[in-house]
Order: sequence, then structure tokens, then C-alpha cells
Amino acid sequence: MGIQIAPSILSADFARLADEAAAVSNADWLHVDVMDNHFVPNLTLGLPIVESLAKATDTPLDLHLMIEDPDRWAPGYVEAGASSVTFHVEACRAPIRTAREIRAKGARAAMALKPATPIEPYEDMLSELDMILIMTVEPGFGGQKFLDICLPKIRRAKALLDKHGLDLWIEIDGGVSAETIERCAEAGADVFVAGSAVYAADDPNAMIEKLRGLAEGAAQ
Ligand SMILES: O=C(CO)[C@H](O)[C@H](O)COP(=O)(O)O
Ligand SMILES: [Fe+2]
Repeated sequence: MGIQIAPSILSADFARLADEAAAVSNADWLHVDVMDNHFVPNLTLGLPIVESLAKATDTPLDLHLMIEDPDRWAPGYVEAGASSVTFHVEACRAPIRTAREIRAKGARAAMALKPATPIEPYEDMLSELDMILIMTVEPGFGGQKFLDICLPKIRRAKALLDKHGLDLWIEIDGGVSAETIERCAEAGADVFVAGSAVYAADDPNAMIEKLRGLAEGAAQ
């Protein structure tokens, strides 16, 4: 698939979500951050809004569940219209079962790791997934500073995938901008979430193309 850009609607105007989705028509995915004020200290949106957003845009929805008990909720987000559903392994009680349920309902299944969570304990279950999300900020808020200390984990994740001959995507989320995206692409990331960098730009679609070009150049 190559490089993919996923603007996060966390940085959009929530009163105009359909327009904000249309403003990033060059995006490969629309990244939707679901927060429950328990797993993270912030509260955003849930199933009814995802269901409406899925009907309002042709861009596939990339759901990032920052919630407790994703085992219970993740399959419902596929039914609501998500094309990819990511659960946090720190909150998930049965990641293999949950990944299988997401896939069985027809979406891509992904597992997210907070900055201090290692990838190695999950080596044997990578084949159950379509994507690994490596957080490059502590989850909970947009507009935070990119954590360089996460770069070695991207490289280790890429090496594990190569070792097993797996073609999972590696997604990066948090602090991605024109200043930081090349480092992540060099390390092996392929899907780039960008909230504030895209929505604060005068021309969001031009920023998406700028980010895509920088990542493609660095990935070669
Ligand atoms: O998951 C997230 C926060 O937990 C968001 O997707 C992320 O922070 C995007 O915002 P920005 O690009 O401004 O860092
Ligand atoms: Fe996110």
C-alpha cells in the first residue's frame, strides 16, 4: 500500500464533522479517536457519532479506541461503519479473541501500544493483526510533542514483521508533522496519523500531500 496519511478529527471542529471530513479528501483514512475518560483522561465521542460520520464520508474510518473494555466495544465500531479498529493492548483482556471478532465482522484489526509498552511480548500474536499502532505521545490529547524515544520501537516492530514475513502496517500516532514524519518513515512506519498538523494548516489537503511526499522520500 505504501505511505498512507490519516488525519485525526480530534483536531477538527466537532460541530462540523461532515465538512471537516470533506476538507481532507486527499486522506487515505480518517482517524477517529474514541476516549472514555477512564483509559485516558479525556472524553470525545462514541458509537452514534461514528455511525453518522461513516454515512457522511467516503473516506474509510480508522478507529482508535482509547477506552477500557475494548473487548466489549470493538465489534460494535465495525457495525457502526469503521474499516479499521484499533484497541489498546494495555486495556484488552483477550486481544486474540477481540482481533478475530473485528476481522470476522469485516474490518482490519489493529493493536495499539502506549510509549512505554514493549512490542516483544506480542510477537507470537502478530499474525492475528492487520496493523500495529505505535503511539508517539501518551494517548489522550492532540497537539503534544513527538516522543523521539519511540523510534527504536518502530525499528524493532519492523524487524519482527520482517523476521516472520508478515505484511502488517505500522501506524504512528502523536506529534506527527513535517518536522517529525521523515524520522518515522525511515524507521519503518507506513501509516501516519496527523491531527493538529493537518487541521491547523491553511490548506489541509496540501499539508497531507506535503507529509506524504516527505514520508515517501524518507522511506526509500
Ligand atoms: O490518539 C491521539 C491522541 O491520543 C491522536 O490521534 C493524536 O494525538 C493526533 O493529534 P496530533 O497529531 O495533534 O498529535
Ligand atoms: Fe489516535
